[in-house]
Amino acid sequence: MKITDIQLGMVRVPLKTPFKTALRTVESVDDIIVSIHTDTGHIGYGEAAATAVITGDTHGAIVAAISTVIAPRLVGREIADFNALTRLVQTALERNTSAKAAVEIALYDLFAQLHGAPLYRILGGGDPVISTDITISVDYIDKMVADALSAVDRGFGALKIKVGKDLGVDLERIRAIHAAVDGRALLRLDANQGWTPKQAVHAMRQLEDAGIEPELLEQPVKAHDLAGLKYVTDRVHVPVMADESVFGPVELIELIRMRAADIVNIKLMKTGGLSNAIKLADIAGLHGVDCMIGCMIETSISVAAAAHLAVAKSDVITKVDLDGPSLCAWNPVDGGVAFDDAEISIGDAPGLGIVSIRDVQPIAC
Ligand SMILES: C[C@H](N)C(=O)N[C@@H](CCC(=O)O)C(=O)O
Ligand SMILES: [Mg+2]
Repeated sequence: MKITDIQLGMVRVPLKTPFKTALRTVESVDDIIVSIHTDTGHIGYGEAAATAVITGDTHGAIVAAISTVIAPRLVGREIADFNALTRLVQTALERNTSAKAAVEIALYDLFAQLHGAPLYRILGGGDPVISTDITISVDYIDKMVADALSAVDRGFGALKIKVGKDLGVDLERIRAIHAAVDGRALLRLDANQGWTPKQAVHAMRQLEDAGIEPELLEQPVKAHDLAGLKYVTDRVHVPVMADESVFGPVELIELIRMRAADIVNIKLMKTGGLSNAIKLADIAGLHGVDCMIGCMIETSISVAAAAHLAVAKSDVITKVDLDGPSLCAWNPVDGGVAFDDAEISIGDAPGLGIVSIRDVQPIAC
């Protein structure tokens, strides 16, 4: 199975409701789709999200990185020579993690197709059904409470509540949702870097005093402030999770050395794809650090790859935040992983199981 061509396109899917965090508001998924074509007729699919405020990646940069730097290294090569291919992707250029992720996802799709098995089995196997949380965007309190109640009614057992704006209002948001769901869901808090270390400690103590025990607090402080993250971790009972602070193995090793957080959020758009994500899970597992698998605003193409990884690494990846497809108004994929609200289930089709993707606008390279 030899790579003959790499094509790019753009998929646009509106979200059911605007996605709002301390960093940004977004109303649709606008992602770059990669399709890798082979001489056997097999096609591997990948997706890159341009989350400039987190990864620094833009649509233009993703297209340029893939078409001018990564693709020329891959065309003509054998999928069977897999480790060499992922090395070529990772060493092609610095950073550009979303572009690397999209290409690696498509390569893993093809490698699993070559072996006639779903990707999670190639990665080691596992129980192909997992549960995800869902994001409650930061908004007016009444809207957040209504969104939280609707999510619980749809069967979500964990809510990822976005905060990180005005601290006083954030506390009111959490108290109101806690009271409304009345123990029917775990509460995960994600401040997306919006608080100072002292504000984060103050907030968690206020919640403790009110008898509210969130399952975790994600990225309370600035991405590069590992000392600040450690300050919070050392002072609160709630487990602290690093998200924007950890992209790849180098940051994770430093985080573990400093004991700056209790949990780490692995996302393919930060790691540059599956090969580094596997390394992160293995390093974390070795040190007894649990992981969440997360996503950006992505459809069921790249989130499918994350789900396959979560299944294969379920000993270390104990928390799942793969709600991207549930946030979308419709699913552009035929075949693939089934995202049914909280339940994610993977079938027996080889690779990612994607048959086709609808409404992809070709990008001329
Ligand atoms: C979508 C997912 N639940 C999530 O919250 N992901 C990110 C933010 C992604 C984005 O801004 O596109 C996170 O901070 O965990
Ligand atoms: Mg986060």
